[in-house]
Amino acid sequence: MKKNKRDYYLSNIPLEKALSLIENSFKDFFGNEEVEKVKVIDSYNRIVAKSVIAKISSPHYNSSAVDGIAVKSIKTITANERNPIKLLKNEDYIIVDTGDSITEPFNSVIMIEDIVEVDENTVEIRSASVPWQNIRPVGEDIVKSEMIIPSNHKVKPFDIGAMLAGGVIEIECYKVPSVGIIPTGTEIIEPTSTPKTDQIIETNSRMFENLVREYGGNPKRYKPVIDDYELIKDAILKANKENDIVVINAGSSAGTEDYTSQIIEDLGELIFHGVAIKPGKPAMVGKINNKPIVGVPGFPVSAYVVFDIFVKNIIDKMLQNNEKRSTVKAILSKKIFSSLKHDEYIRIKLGKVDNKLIATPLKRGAGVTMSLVKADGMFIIPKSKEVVEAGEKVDIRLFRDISDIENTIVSIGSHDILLDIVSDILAKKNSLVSLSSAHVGSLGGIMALRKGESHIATSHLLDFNTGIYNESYISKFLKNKKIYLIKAIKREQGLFVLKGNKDKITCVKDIIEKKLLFVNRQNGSGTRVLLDYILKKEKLNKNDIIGYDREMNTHMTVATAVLSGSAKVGMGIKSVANIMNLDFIPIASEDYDFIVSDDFYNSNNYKVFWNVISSDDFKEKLEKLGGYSLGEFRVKCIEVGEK
Ligand SMILES: Nc1nc2c(c(=O)[nH]1)N[C@H]1C(S)=C(S)[C@@H](COP(=O)(O)OP(=O)(O)OC[C@H]3O[C@@H](n4cnc5c(N)ncnc54)[C@H](O)[C@@H]3O)O[C@H]1N2
Ligand code: MOO
Repeated sequence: MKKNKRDYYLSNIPLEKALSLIENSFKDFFGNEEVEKVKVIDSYNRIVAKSVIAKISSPHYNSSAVDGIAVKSIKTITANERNPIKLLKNEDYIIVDTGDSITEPFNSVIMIEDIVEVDENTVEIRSASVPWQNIRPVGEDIVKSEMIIPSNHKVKPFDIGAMLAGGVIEIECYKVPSVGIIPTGTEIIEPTSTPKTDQIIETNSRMFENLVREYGGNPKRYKPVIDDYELIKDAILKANKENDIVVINAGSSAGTEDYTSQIIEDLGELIFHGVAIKPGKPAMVGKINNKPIVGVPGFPVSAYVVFDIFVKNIIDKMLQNNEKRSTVKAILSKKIFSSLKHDEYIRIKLGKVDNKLIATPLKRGAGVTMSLVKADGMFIIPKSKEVVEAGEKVDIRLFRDISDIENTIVSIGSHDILLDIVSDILAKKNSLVSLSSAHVGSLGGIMALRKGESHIATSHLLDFNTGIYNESYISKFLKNKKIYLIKAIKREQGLFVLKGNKDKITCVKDIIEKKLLFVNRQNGSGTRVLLDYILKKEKLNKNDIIGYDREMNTHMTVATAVLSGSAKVGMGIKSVANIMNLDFIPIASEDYDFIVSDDFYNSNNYKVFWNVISSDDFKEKLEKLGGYSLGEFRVKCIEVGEK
């Protein structure tokens, strides 16, 4: 077995250079696309290699466009209201239905509604019928020898109808490129609900299969191969023989078991390894038996980015597909730093607030698949830019329809699973309106509302002095704004511990006294404010809590830290403890409020939102979760002047 010499020397070539290397290295390959005959009825989404010419006209005979009578126009010329004309059946007219042929001596058709039946064989008309009235002439739709669709066109459903009407049964299309997909990695297992430590569920190849279909190719997935030089080499050779393109997943970087680049060099030519993009830096492309092989990094987001650039590029070239993806301009909601070393692909959520399209960046990790699931689109910070300022316009490539985005209610603030319930009820009602929620803590939510980036801020910020929730924060941070505060939901806050509460915790003081490892929430979150309030009230010192400085961003991540044993205790809401099967020690009941901008309050989408939160369905679902009490809804208008 061949031992891998570690590949520390990845290049960092610009993306344009990588694409031009592909273009130049595969000149013969791209120049010789195979063409095959395809039945028109099976041609949906295929790319036609040669323009399609009509063999017959449509309609191919002169036909009536209406139900009525075919007449000789000349006989009707003098008819008007004061001078009705009688016509005799079979002599002056015949009865026709829509689509019937019209032949000499008849040359005009009158609609059935416009004639008066005198008797079985006579009708009366009160207006003239001009020649060719209500007749579809031969070729009205398609003229024989006319081009129905041009070369390199992707066949749409109505194209199929037109080609068939034009007498075309078979067309020439580019052969569908077949793409062999090989997942690799000793840690990789087929999907299961119970992976062991050090086992990774194989997900990338399933994403690739469907991306290939989307690009117009034909995927062929191979079983995962463990990290073994000979086994991977054999798998590559087999896939190379059976397909036009091979994609090999993982093993692209500098690990002891990253063999891909070495194998490509040994079997053919490595065109490049290492591109200045993030995520996706260790991307590689090679040539084996004059066919392309693409090495795609293992992390799912890197995998998507690399696949969507290089595999799509190769398939597009093979299919002569020049379709451009639509982009839209949006305003970036927060400053982002990037590096001059690479182009960075930023996943974003979009929302239309005050008639402006606002883009909020999602998590940037190469392993965060959810950043793709949640994304409405993506934009690129070019290599030449180190920072993109808040407020700058960026070009977003859309993942969703813009009309969906325009009907999205943007909620930014404190996290609660009740937001998922609102979202689900909206979706189940088949409403055009949807809810997108970003979890940045209560204060972050108020700040987003202040900057006009959201419609709703969800917040539970306690005022130490008054004991009143949210209002003093609104006065302080939402100056010169008119907002609406919607109060109704009370939540139980408390401590999360493993089932059984082995350490017998009853209050916050116990965390200090029993020296238990704690996990905190981030600054600006309502839960953090509540904890600090309790510490102050009970004259406890935050520095005595081990883990006070370790911060998580949501109740869920706090619960996960306790469940996984990385902390003994954390603070959060009861509903999350219930869902995560943790014990819960109640500490306080708090107000979880919606703060709503004036514009949104007066919109139709607000009415839809209100109908959901005040519905029995919502109430029942909250009761089922536990830890909530829903009182009377109170809406308070607050207008904060300059202080
Ligand atoms: N010393 C260095 N380490 C790393 C570098 C580097 O330049 N020097 N690059 C990092 C970057 S950037 C990336 S991206 C990754 C690329 O990793 P590999 O392509 O070598 O892939 P693995 O290490 O085998 O796996 C990474 C990660 O992805 C998971 N994975 C793999 N296959 C699948 C699959 N089919 N479905 C789902 N998930 C998969 C795998 O289990 C790992 O967690 O390397 C960095 N390291
Ligand atoms: O290139 Mo890696 O994909 O940045 O994480």
